[in-house]
Amino acid sequence: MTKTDLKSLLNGPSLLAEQAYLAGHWVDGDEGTFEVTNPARGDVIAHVADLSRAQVAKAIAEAETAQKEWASWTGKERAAVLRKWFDLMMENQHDLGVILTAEQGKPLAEAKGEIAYGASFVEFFAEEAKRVYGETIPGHQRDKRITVIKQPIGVAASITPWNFPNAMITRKAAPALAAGCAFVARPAELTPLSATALGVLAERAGIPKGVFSVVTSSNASETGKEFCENPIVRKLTFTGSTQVGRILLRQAADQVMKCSMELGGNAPFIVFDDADLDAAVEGAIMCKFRNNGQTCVCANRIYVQAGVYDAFAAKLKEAVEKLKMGDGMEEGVALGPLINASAVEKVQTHIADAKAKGANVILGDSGAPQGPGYFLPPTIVTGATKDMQFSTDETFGPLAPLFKFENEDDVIAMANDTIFGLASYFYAKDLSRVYKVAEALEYGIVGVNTGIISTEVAPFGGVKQSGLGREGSHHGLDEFLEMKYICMSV
Ligand SMILES: NC(=O)C1=CN([C@@H]2O[C@H](COP(=O)(O)OP(=O)(O)OC[C@H]3O[C@@H](n4cnc5c(N)ncnc54)[C@H](OP(=O)(O)O)[C@@H]3O)[C@@H](O)[C@H]2O)C=CC1
Ligand SMILES: O=C(O)[C@H](O)CS(=O)(=O)O
Repeated sequence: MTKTDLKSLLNGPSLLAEQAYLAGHWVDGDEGTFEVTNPARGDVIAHVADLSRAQVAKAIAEAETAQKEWASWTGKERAAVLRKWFDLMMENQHDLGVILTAEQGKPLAEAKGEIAYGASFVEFFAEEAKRVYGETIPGHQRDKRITVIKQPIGVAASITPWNFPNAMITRKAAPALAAGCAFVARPAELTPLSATALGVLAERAGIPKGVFSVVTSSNASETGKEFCENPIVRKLTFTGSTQVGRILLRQAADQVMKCSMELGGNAPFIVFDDADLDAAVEGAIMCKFRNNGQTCVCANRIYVQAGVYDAFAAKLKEAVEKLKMGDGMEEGVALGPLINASAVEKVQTHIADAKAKGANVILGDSGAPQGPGYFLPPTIVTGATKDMQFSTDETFGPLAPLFKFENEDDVIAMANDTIFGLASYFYAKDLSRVYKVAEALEYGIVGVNTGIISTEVAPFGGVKQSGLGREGSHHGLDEFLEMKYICMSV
C-alpha cells in the first residue's frame, strides 16, 4: 500500500496529515521528515514532520497561553466543543480506521472499533466536563468556613504507544481538555498519522489554537526530556512499557511532576474445571489475539485446571485454526501483521525458549509466510512451565502458552507471581469461587467470564509495576485536576 493507494482509499484525503499540528498551525519539522511504513507490505505510506526539541518547547509555551483562556470557559462550553470532536470522529470513522490499519496493521474492522472506542472517551468526558464538583466542609472553629474546589492542573503532555494510536491519545486528551487543561501529544514514531488526523478533526471541531497540539518526532527521548524538564508542563501521562515508564518517572522526579503511567502487563487467563469451556475458548481468542496479541491486557499466560486441560487445548486449537491471517485491509482477516521485525523476533524467541525447555507446539510456529510484511502464524504451546520466558516477560504477540494447574490456591499463587498487575481473567461458575478468586488476584482489572474488559466507563489501570493512576470513568478526570481548599474566617 503506497501513499497514493492510501489517499485513494479515503473519502476525505485531507485527514492524511504529514505535518505536525503545533498550536493550531500545520508545520514542517526542523529535523526534516521520518518515514511511516505499512507493516503488512513494508511500503512507505508517509513522510511525517520531524520536530526539534525547540519546536516541542514552542508547542508547550503556546499551550500555557491558550490554557488560561480555555480554563475560563464553562464546563458546558468545553463540553460542546468536545462533543463536536466526538461527532467528527464518528462521521470519519471509516477514514480514521483506514489510516490506522495502514500505519499499525490491525484488521480494518478492529481499527474502526478502536476509533469508536477512542471516540467514546471524548463523548464520556464531554459529559463529565460539566461535573467538576467541589464540596463544603463544616468549619473546625465557629468562625471558619471551608470550601474545596477543583481546578485544571495546567499544561499536560502525553507519550503514547503504537498499538492503539487513536484511543491511547483520546483516553488522555479527553479528560484533560474536559478539565480545562491544554494538551501536547507526542505519538509513537511508528504510528503518527492517527494522531495528526485527530489534530485535523480537533481544528474542525473548534478546539482553540494551542489547546491541543500533536508534536510528531523521531526522537522520543528528546521529546520526553522536554516534557519532563520544561517547568510549564505540570502533568505527564504515558502509556507504554514499564521500562520506559521508569525512565520517565526518574526524569519527572526532578520537578516532582504529577504522572499517570499505563505500563506493561502479564495477564493470567484462568480456566477452572467448572467453566463453560466454549465460552472460555471464545474469551481466550478475543483476549489473546485482539490486535494480534499486541495489547497490554492480552492474556500472556493461560492456566487450565487439570480436569479440563486437554479438552480446552483441543477446542482452542480448533478455534484458532479458523482465524484468517493477512493484510488488515482484506475482508475477513482476523490477524494482521505485527508492528515490525523486532516484534516478530520477540515472539519467536519466546517460542524457541519454551520448546527448548520442554513445551509442545500444538499449532503454529511454522515459518512466517514469504514476502513482505511482519506476519507470524498464531501459536499454541502446551506443557508451559514457570521457568519459560513468557512466564515473566510480556510476549506482545500471537503466542498462547497453556499451563496446567491442580487447585485454586496454586493457580492464584502462580497468577500473582509477577511484577505486573494490570489485567487478569478467569472463567468459573461457582459464586463463592468467583468472589474469592476475584479478591485474591493482585491486578487493577479482573475479567470474570469475559475476555474483553475495555470500556470508557470503568477506571482502567494497573497495580505494582503496571502503572500509576486510572484512565476512563469519572476517576479519569481527577488525573487532570488539582484540589484546593479555601479556609475563610467569617
Ligand atoms: N498499560 C497500557 O495501557 C499499555 C502498555 N503498553 C506496553 O508497552 C509495550 C509495547 O509498546 P511500545 O510502544 O513498544 O512501548 P515503548 O515503551 O517502547 O514505547 C511507548 C512510547 O514511548 C516512547 N518512548 C520510548 N522510549 C522513550 C524515552 N526514553 N523517552 C520518552 N519516550 C520514549 C515511544 O516512542 P517511539 O516508539 O517513537 O520510540 C512510544 O511512543 C509493552 O510492554 C506493552 O505492554 C503498551 C500499550 C498500552
Ligand atoms: O494499549 C493497550 O493495550 C490498551 O490499553 C488496551 S485497551 O485499552 O484497548 O484494553
